[in-house]
Amino acid sequence: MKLALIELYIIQMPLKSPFLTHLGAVTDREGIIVKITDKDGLTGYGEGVAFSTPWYTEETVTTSLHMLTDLLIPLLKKQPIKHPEEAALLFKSIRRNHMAKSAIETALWDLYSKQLSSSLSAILGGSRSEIASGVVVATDSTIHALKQIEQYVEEGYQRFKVKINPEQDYAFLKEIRKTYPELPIMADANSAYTLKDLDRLKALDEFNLLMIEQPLAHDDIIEHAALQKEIKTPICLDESIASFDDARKAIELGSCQVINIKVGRVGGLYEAKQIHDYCFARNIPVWCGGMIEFGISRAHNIALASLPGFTIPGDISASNRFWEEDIILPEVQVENGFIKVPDSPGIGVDINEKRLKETLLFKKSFRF
Ligand SMILES: O=C(O)CCC(=O)C1=CC=C[C@@H](O)[C@@H]1C(=O)O
Ligand SMILES: [Mg+2]
Repeated sequence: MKLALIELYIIQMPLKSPFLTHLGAVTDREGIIVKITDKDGLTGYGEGVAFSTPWYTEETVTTSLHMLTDLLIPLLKKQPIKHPEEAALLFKSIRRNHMAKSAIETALWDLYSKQLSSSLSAILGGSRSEIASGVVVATDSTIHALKQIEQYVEEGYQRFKVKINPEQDYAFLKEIRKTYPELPIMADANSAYTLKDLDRLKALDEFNLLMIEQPLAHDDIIEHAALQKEIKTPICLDESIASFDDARKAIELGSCQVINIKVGRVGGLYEAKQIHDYCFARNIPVWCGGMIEFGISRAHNIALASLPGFTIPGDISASNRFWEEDIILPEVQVENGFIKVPDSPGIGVDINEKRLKETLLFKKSFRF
């Protein structure tokens, strides 16, 4: 792919309002933007979606920076590649660190698509010109949740995900269902329960949820399979699926009926597409998860979600769900509940240089 330069930018931006789960609050988002320039001056962008601390998965911004600087970029320098898939396979010689790998692998996909003057969606095999948009409500009170849902319904979102935990589940969902008996709602527990909570979880069946996401431990597929036999609500796995093999095993075991594919969590677009293809062949619905991310990652998610197996609206919301001003131009917009899939080369958005500068904490460059 004739790489000439890789630049890493660490940026930080406040959220418009805190994102609250039982695991803590996110008020500011740090992230890594990867820019790769080839010998002809074409550029590709990727985003590292690890958080500042390891509350969601084990990676952080600091561990990602270390992996990129000391291992992944040196590996790419040593081994020239012709296709982003080669980078994904090359990176398998390093264990896990999926978000760091994805940051650079996604930038290569953007660059590769631009080298071919094709949209990333088309390169991946996307078949949609627009994707249905869903949104996450992450707050600690029923009143705030109802207010947010009201606003998001007005804005046209098509699927609503609420965060639950043993302190905020049955009564919380009952109130929401009282106001919105038919709304497409799902619940995400981020591992707040154990099998001891079986009765609590069974009770949630009455709310006709689209699914319950990651009720049990972040690294479990065995107990989720046991739970799925006991509850009617389909289980969707998020944290437990870190690779194609994890997805395959979870499906074989009956641990879930739906998979949330997050590009960063599984190590990049190559692995994400493998999971999609496997599920699509078996009629298992997938949707694209979010990571409270900036526009670069959102744009990659939009391209991925244009694949035919993404039949459920994911956590791809508008830039203004979280940000006063995003780092891309044009920003991601939701119109009548849909987001347009760009047909211009690569991810189809430009970097907002002014915003990148305003939010920049640190920059590092690597010449090839
Ligand atoms: O990006 C979004 O729109 C929200 C994403 C979201 O819900 C999550 C992001 C990161 C960690 C989690 O709490 C949560 C999830 O588990 O899916
Ligand atoms: Mg989740």
